[in-house]
This record gives sequence, C-alpha cells and structure tokens, in this order.
Amino acid sequence: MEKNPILLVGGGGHCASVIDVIESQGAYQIIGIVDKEEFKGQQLLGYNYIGEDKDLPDLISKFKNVVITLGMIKSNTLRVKLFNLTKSLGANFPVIKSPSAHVSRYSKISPGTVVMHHAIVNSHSKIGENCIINTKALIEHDCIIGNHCHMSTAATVNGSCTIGDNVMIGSNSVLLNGVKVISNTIIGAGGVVVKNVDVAGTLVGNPAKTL
Ligand SMILES: CC(=O)SCCNC(=O)CCNC(=O)[C@H](O)C(C)(C)COP(=O)(O)OP(=O)(O)OC[C@H]1O[C@@H](n2cnc3c(N)ncnc32)[C@H](O)[C@@H]1OP(=O)(O)O
Repeated sequence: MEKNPILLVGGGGHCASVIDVIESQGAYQIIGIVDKEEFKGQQLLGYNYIGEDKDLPDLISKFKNVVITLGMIKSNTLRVKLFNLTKSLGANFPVIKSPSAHVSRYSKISPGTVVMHHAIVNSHSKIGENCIINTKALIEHDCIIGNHCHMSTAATVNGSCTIGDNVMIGSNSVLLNGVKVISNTIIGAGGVVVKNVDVAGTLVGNPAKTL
C-alpha cells in the first residue's frame, strides 16, 4: 500500500514519540521535520530536519498532510500558533492513532489529534483538534475535550467530564466523573480533580487546589 506523505512540525522528544506512533500506524511516509534553523542538516530517528517556519508555505504546497509534533508541558501557545499557521496555508491534519490505542467507534477524534500508544478513548467521547492523548491516557465514556489539549501520560479522565480548550491534564492525574475543567487550565502531575474548575489556572494535589 502506498503511504501518504506527512510533514512533522516541531522536533524534540514528543516528535520522537509521535514518529514511533506514525511508523506503527503504517499509513504515512514521514517527509521530514520542520523546526528552528539551528536543527537544519540534523536528523531525528533517521528523519531529516528539512526546514524552518519560513519554509512552510513551500513545503505545504507540496505535502498537504501535517502533524504538529511540538510537545506541551505548560504553555501551548506555540502549538496553537503552528496549527493555525499551517491551517491557513492549506494543511490537512490527519488523526494519528497508535494501533495499540483503543478508540471506540462510538467516539469522535478531530483533525490533528494524536492518540499515542495504549491510550483509550471510550464510547460517546469527543476530542477536539490538535490534541495529544498521550501514552496510556484514559478518556472514559461521554467526555468532551476541547481543542489544543494535552492529556498526559496515564491521565485518567472519568466518564462525562467536560474539558475546555488549551487544557493540560498532567501525568497520572484523575478527574472524577462528571467534572468540568475550564479552558486554559493546567492540572499538575498526580492531581485529583474532585469538583469543577471554574477559574483558569494551575491546580495541584489531592484534592487539586490552585497553586
Ligand atoms: C511524555 C511526557 O513526558 S508527558 C509530560 C507530562 N508531564 C507532566 O505531567 C508534568 C506536569 N507539570 C507539573 O506537574 C508542574 O509541576 C506544574 C505545571 C504543576 C507546576 O510547574 P511550576 O509552575 O514550574 O511549579 P514549580 O515546579 O515551581 O513548583 C511550585 C510548587 O508547587 C509544587 N508542585 C509542583 N508540581 C506539583 C504537583 N504536580 N503536585 C503537587 N505539588 C506540585 C512544588 O513542590 C512547589 O512547591 P513549593 O513552592 O512548596 O516548593
């Protein structure tokens, strides 16, 4: 089967993990990585850094498929900027999904979202654009997750949770079923969210409280 070409925008650790997922998925041929000029001429896992942001118009005119492979720990400003820039240039954003992830056929994953190894998205859940559902994250039934969110490694989002845009749920965090988390919020690693988060900010601990 002929593979579709795809460009990776953003090098680094998360990009290396996404490469592994794309190779496992087997549907796309990675053309190369776009990042800062200083990386030009280097390689990541055998793939060349082929250009920087200013090269995107030319690259996207040739290769439509793009995945934003920049990670998100605190700020996702650059991830959002790169998504919007590449979208304005006519990019197409496939859903990247590890074959070891379970994504219910009764769920919906929006363009540009990456579902990493061993993640689970259960029935009637909806995930927005340009999200990272990281390794072993669990999104249970009837959840709604906005755009540009990161559900970190082994985060547990229980049934019927609602999460806004630009939200980072830290590694091993737990959201009790039915809680709502407002946009632009960070839940620190290991946080337990026991009630709605109505004010944007950074919350940590069990029960999670504003830092
Ligand atoms: C594949 C991958 O790698 S995916 C990456 C997944 N990464 C994560 O999940 C990490 C998520 N990030 C965190 O948990 C961060 O610690 C944040 C965003 C919550 C806070 O980061 P910062 O703002 O830099 O906070 P900082 O490190 O300065 O700590 C401030 C205080 O909060 C405490 N704190 C920080 N994080 C946590 C946490 N997760 N739980 C409890 N307390 C915490 C610190 O001990 C410190 O306390 P002190 O003031 O009493 O000394």
